[in-house]
Amino acid sequence: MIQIIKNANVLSESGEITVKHIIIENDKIKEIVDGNNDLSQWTDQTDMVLDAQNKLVTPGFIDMHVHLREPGFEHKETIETGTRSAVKGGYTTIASMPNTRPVTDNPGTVGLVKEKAKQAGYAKVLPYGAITVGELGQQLTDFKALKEAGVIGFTDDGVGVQSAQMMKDAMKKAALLNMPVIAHCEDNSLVEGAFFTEGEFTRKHGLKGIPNESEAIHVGRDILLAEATGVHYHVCHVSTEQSIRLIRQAKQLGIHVTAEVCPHHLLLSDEDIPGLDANWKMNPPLRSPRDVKACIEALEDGTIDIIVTDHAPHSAEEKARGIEAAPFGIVGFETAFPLLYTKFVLSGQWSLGMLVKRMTSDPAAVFGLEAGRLEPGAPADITIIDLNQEKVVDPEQFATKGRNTPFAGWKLKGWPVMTLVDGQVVWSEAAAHTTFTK
Ligand SMILES: NC(=O)N[C@@H](CC(=O)O)C(=O)O
Ligand SMILES: [Zn+2]
Ligand SMILES: [Zn+2]
Repeated sequence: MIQIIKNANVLSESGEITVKHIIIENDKIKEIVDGNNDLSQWTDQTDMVLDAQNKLVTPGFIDMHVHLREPGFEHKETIETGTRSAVKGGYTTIASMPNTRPVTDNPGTVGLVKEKAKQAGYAKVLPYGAITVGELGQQLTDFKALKEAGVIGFTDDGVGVQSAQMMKDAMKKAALLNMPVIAHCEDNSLVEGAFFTEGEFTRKHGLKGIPNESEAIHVGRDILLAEATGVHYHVCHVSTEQSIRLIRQAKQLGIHVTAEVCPHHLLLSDEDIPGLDANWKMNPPLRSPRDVKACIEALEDGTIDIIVTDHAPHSAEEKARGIEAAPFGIVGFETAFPLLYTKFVLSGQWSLGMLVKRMTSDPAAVFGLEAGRLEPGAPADITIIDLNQEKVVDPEQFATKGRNTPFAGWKLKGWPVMTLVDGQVVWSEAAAHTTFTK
């Protein structure tokens, strides 16, 4: 089956926009030809021609840090609703965290996640396996069995591995299997009883604060352990200037460390928190404007490699339990690109090319994935974006079950309008914006 996306605005390697026709055969990109080329050689064998005139066409976005909640927390999200939310946000490959119930610490649960994702038929799901059984920090999981079941790395996301010895053993084992260790960096002894960053906001409300060192201490410890073991060490949701300083130095020393940052840590600080509203409660917390600046600079200079959402849906009822009892986390798929495009690209601070790279080819390179590029032979995982479309963030319109976002009411440009996975249209906005012709 041949499909064509014609008149696509495609970013070149150097970040310029050029007009191309993308020829898709079955699930792969067959050819990308210049926009002034005649398509008649293709049109008689074509099943679908999609006119993407004036739309940006990118490789499908890749999100290496997401929570799909199934099995165990289906009231927050299911694999079906989570992956549908992902493709609506332009994501075609997502890596799911193991803090499900049961925890994804065994081959059976890995198999279930993969099977459900396949049945849903939206985004491709790459599961992570837990480092410790039940994410309890007591006993390592069977890394070899988890690898054979299809996990792409090991992490106890949701909680930091408190014991340095446990982390070192995990890294040794992962290195032998040539697998990465992905770390939620948090020293519990520095955090207990706090849920916002230590600073103006916590002082004003008379609350205990989460200090920056609670994150950076783990980053520093783990960099030393990564150096000692030779493992690929990836730092989750970096949020502090101290962590960034350590990562920058480690990279200069040639230690195999990579890092990710979330849109909210690039766009919001503790000064923006309107009050004791649980839609502003996430882990790591929103930090100071100084930390936000450090995160932005680190993403720009490559100290932080990639953008992830840490999509963390919770039910409205859970988030309404009061600031102390409400769980940490906010949803992310459906707002990530428009937020970053509007705030960083339209403002002139970033090139469009850099933003797209940090959401596509860079995550693919960090994790060695066959994805993230528009080129012949690549899977036809494609996102079509209307950069001019302007909409207000309305959580009631989300495909995710989660409504927990601090970005409700933000007016943004740059909304994905169609997403293809393996050559199939898995999500499309109202036909008004895109035309199918035969
Ligand atoms: N980020 C969050 O605030 N919450 C995540 C856990 C995590 O990513 O550490 C969750 O699972 O809800
Ligand atoms: Zn985490
Ligand atoms: Zn997470």
